Amino acid sequence: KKWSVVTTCRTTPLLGVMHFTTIDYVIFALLLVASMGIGLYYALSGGRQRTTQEFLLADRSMSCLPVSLSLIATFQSAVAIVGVPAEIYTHGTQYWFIGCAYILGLLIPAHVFIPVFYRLHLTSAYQYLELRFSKPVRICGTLTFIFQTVIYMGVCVYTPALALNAVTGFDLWGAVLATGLVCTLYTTLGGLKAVIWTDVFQTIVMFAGQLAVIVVGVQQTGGLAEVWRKVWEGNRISGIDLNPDPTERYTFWTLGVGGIFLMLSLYGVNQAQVQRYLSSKTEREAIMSCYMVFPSLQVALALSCVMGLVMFMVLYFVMDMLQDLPGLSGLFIACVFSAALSTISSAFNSLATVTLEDLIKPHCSSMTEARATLLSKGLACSYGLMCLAMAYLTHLMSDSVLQAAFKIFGMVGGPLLGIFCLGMFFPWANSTGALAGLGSGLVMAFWVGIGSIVTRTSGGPAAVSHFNCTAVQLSENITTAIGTALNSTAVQPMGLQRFYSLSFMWYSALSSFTVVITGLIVSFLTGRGELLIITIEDAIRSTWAHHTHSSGLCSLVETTSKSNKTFCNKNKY
Ligand SMILES: O=C(O)CCCC[C@@H]1SC[C@@H]2NC(=O)N[C@@H]21
Ligand code: NA
Repeated sequence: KKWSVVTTCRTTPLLGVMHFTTIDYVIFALLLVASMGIGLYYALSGGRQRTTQEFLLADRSMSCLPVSLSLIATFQSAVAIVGVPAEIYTHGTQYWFIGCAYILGLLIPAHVFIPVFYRLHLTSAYQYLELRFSKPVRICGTLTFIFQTVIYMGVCVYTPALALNAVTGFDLWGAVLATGLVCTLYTTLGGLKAVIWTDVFQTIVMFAGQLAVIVVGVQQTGGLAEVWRKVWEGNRISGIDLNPDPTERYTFWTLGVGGIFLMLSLYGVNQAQVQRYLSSKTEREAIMSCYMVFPSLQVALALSCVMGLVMFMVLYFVMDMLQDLPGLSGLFIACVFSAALSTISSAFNSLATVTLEDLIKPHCSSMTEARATLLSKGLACSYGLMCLAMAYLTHLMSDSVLQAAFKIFGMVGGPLLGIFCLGMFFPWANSTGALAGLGSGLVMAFWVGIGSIVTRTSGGPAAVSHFNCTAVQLSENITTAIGTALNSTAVQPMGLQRFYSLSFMWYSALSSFTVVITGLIVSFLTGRGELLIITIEDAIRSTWAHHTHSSGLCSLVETTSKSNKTFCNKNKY
């Protein structure tokens, strides 16, 4: 049976177009209507989104279950739903080892990052950078985050539309508009409460859709034993790969260790996740929500990987197999769009929060609560429209969507992780060092990232990703033929070429280390006089009245930083 591999197909679907039956459209429409309904409910209930505390932080009243599902939904977009099975198909099950990174990738956020952010009672994560370093560091951090998220949300709104278009012929830009507008509406109307509760609903749809496709897929392939035999014969199960070569795309090291830095940049310091921790009613609830992410994230990973095994190429197989089961393809597409909506809505809301909190409020502190809330709604709406423009940009530069998402996180999220670590773990780092560190981290990340795009290598020749973004119909033998050709021509790159072929899974680690090392060196060179000395107590007393006892925070920061000599005994930080 011919397998067709979709990397990025632009316009015409390749296989016979499987038309959506009406029930499929109904299910897809129900998803959008339900999401809108939740948005309207939170626009008209509670405080009716009249304060920024409610619109941006859900009144800091959330419990750990909805927060944990929302934490997962925020970074489980259509990219993972469609992209991970494609990676499993093209590179085997090595990717599954990223699950090992979830252990430290969630424990460190729970016990290091959450307490610091929560006890400082922040709204934006970047306020921490001003408290620890200076306002310029905060502004640079905010702008870096905005840059990362705007690009990422473009990928997230484009991917599901591309998938739908490739498989059902559904109009690409119609799907982009439908997703973008519905998402902008319910995020602008219902604020963080709506975003979190739609995330909960969409996560359930996401899991249901993946499970349904897998169950039917296994059934149609003749049962689990048959699937296992086919998968084993196709030697799709790759054992643990301990190859230390950093240019190897997926190994236990790039996934299990490099993946930790990726997780820390997302679940530790990314504004979208920090906002969810801050919306929790107590610090303990926030920590619990982080713990509850672990099992669900492992299930999500398992579902994506199993789908990659059972379906090979998810989309075609899905439509091929499900077309005689009306409603299931609609459920699967609803699953893909649930993944997209729950990620994009988090992006809009977190962008509005940091823009208001970090870029606007410091310059007009006299702004009334009503105006601030109205402004944050306007910001959420304008970021929504900007997302449509970014979808078009993604259309122009797409190759493997999962790789694109990981590169964005590595190139931009990595340096952000670096300055937060510089601030929290190195008390002698100063703001000059932080700025120099952030700059060098971004330069390093973009050097390797752009270099890999230009020379088309990052993590070894991808089996089937075609840069000229056409969808290629490959039969099994052609795939292996291309595979061997690539391997034979792929001479071991040397020097700079080898640097460009660094696996994108190492980008987060490389860029965050660059920030810390440069930040420390520049801090030492620029002396310590310039250290912006504020005590945590001052920061909290002057900015926020009610608060847990700062000595508690102080002792925490002491343990975090290990070197307590410059810490609390001088009561300086
Ligand atoms: O799905 C996306 O939009 C981005 C790809 C996944 C991001 C990372 S990978 C490790 C962690 N597990 C997830 O499900 N998401 C994050
Ligand atoms: Na999502």
